[in-house]
Amino acid sequence: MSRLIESPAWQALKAHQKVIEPLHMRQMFRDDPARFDKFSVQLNGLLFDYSKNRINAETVKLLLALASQAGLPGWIERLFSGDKVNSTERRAALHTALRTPQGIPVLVDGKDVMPDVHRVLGLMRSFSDAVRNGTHRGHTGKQITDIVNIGIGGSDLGPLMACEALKPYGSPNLRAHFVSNIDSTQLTETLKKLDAESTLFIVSSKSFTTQETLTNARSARVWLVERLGDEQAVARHFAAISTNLDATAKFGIDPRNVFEFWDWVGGRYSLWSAIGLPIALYIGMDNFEELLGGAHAMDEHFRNAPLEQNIPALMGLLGIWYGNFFGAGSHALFPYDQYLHRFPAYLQQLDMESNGKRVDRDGTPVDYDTGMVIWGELGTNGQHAFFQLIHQGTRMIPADFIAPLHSHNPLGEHHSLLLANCFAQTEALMLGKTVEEARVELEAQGLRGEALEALLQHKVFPGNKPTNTLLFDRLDPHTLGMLIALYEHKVFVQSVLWNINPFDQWGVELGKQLAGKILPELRDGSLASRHDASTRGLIQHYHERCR
Ligand SMILES: O=P(O)(O)OC[C@H]1O[C@H](O)[C@H](O)[C@@H](O)[C@@H]1O
Repeated sequence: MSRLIESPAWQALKAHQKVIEPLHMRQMFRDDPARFDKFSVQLNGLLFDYSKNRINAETVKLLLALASQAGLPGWIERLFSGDKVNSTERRAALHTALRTPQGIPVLVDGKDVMPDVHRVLGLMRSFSDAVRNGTHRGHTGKQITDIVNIGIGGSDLGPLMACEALKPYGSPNLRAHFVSNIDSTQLTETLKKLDAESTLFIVSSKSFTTQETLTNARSARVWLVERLGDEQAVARHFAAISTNLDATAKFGIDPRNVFEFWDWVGGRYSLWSAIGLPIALYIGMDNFEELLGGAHAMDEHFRNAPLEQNIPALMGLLGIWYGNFFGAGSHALFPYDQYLHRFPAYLQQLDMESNGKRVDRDGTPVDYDTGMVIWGELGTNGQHAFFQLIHQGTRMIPADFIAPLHSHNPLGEHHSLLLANCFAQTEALMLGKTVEEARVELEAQGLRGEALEALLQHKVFPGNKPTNTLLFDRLDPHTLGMLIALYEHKVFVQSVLWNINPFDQWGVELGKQLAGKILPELRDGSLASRHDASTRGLIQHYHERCR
C-alpha cells in the first residue's frame, strides 16, 4: 500500500465515508437550516455553493487534514514562486506570472521574468490595436476582417473558448476562426468563407513542431499566395506565437509578427500568454487585460485565503472525496450560459491532460485513482439528453452548475427560465423523489392498484446526488478570468493531493510516434510486419480501397 493510502488522514476519511454513505442530503438540509451559509463562499461577486454535497463539518475537517498532510500550502507557494514544480521537464509552471501586475518580481532561475511578460503584452497591444484600427492592413491595403488561429490543444482550446465566451465584447468588424484538426475539412470549410486580402492567419504552437499545426499553416500559406499571387503577401497575413523562435523564422514568418512565450508556460495554461493574441485581437487589449485581472484576483484568493474558505482547494478536495472514497469515475460541468459552450471542452484538456497520470512524482505506480473523466454540455440542453442517467442511473456523477445572474441578451422570461432550470436540477438531484411521494403523485393522476404498482419504482428518484453551483453577475472578461483560474488551481490542488506532476503530458507521445511510422506505409503501399493483426488489417484495407 502507498504511503498516501496508509496515511492517517486517508484512513480517517475512509472510515468517515462509511458514516456519510447512508446519510441523505435531504435529511442533512432538514437537520441544519444554516447548511447553505456554512458551505458556501463568496468572492468578488462569485458565489460558490457547495452545500449540496455529501458532506458535513467533519468531512470538511478531514479533507483539510488530508490537504495539510500533503503540504498543500507549501506547494501553492512553490507554484507561485517559480519553483520547478514540473519535475519531469525540470520547469516552473508560472501561468500565474502571466497575469501578475507590473512591479511584482517573479524569479525563474534567479531571473525576474516580469519585464519580458509585460514587454510581450505591450507588443500584443500594439499589434492588436493596429489590426483593429486598420493601421496593419493586408498586402493589397484592405482592412483585416477575419483572423484564423491555426493551433491545436492548448494553442486552440483556450483562445477558442474565450473568444466564444466573450462574444459580446468582440469587435463587430472582426471574425475569429479556429482551425485545429489535421482533417482538411476544417481548413477547407473555414477558407471557403474568407477573402485572402482581408484575412490574417495566426500560427500558434508552443513547440512549433506540431504536425497538425504546421500542415494546416503550410496549406493556408499556399491558399494565400495562390490568391494574392505574391510570396511577399505572407509578411502581412501571417503572425506566429511560439517559444521556438528559430522555427518561426524558418517557417518564414516576419519576425515583427512573432510573439514569444516561454517554456515555463504549459500549453494548456497558455491562454494568458501571447497564445491569447486572437482573444486580444477580437475583444481588444483592454478587455484582455481585464481577463488577466480576473485570473489574478483568483490567484490572490488561492494563495492567501485559508483553505477552509479557499474555493479552488474546496473544489479539488470535493473531487477527491467522490473520486477516491465513493468511486465516482467522472465529473460533469453544466454551464447555463450559451457563450460558455466550449468551456467543458477546454476544461477537459486542462484537467484530463494534467491529472491523467498513473505514477506519482517519484515514478511509483499509484494504487489510488487519479484524474476523473471530465465532460459536460450546456444547460438546459443536457437536461433533455443525458440527465436521465445522472438522476436515475446507477453511477454517481458529481457535477458543477455554472450560471450568470444576468444575460447579455435579455429577452422576455428566457433568463429566469434558464436559472429556474439550473436551480431546479441541483434541487432535484439532491432531493430525489421517494416512493411515498411517487405514490401520492400517481394517485393524484388517478392510478390505483396494479397499474400504480407497475409504475411506482420507475418514478422513484434516489436523489443524494452531489453538485456545486457557481453563480456570478454576468459573463464579462474579469469573471471569465476568475473562472478559468479557479479550475486551473482546482486541478493543481488535486495533483498535490495525489502526489502527481500535473504539468507534463507524456501520454500523448506514443500515438504520435506510431502515426509517424504508419504515414510512410500509407504513402508507399508498404506494410511493416511488426504491426499487430488489427493494425495490419486496417492498413491493408486502406491499401485495397484507396490506392
Ligand atoms: O502548442 P503546441 O506545441 O503546438 O502543442 C499543442 C498541443 O499538442 C500536444 O500534443 C499536447 O498534448 C498539448 O498539451 C499541446 O497543447
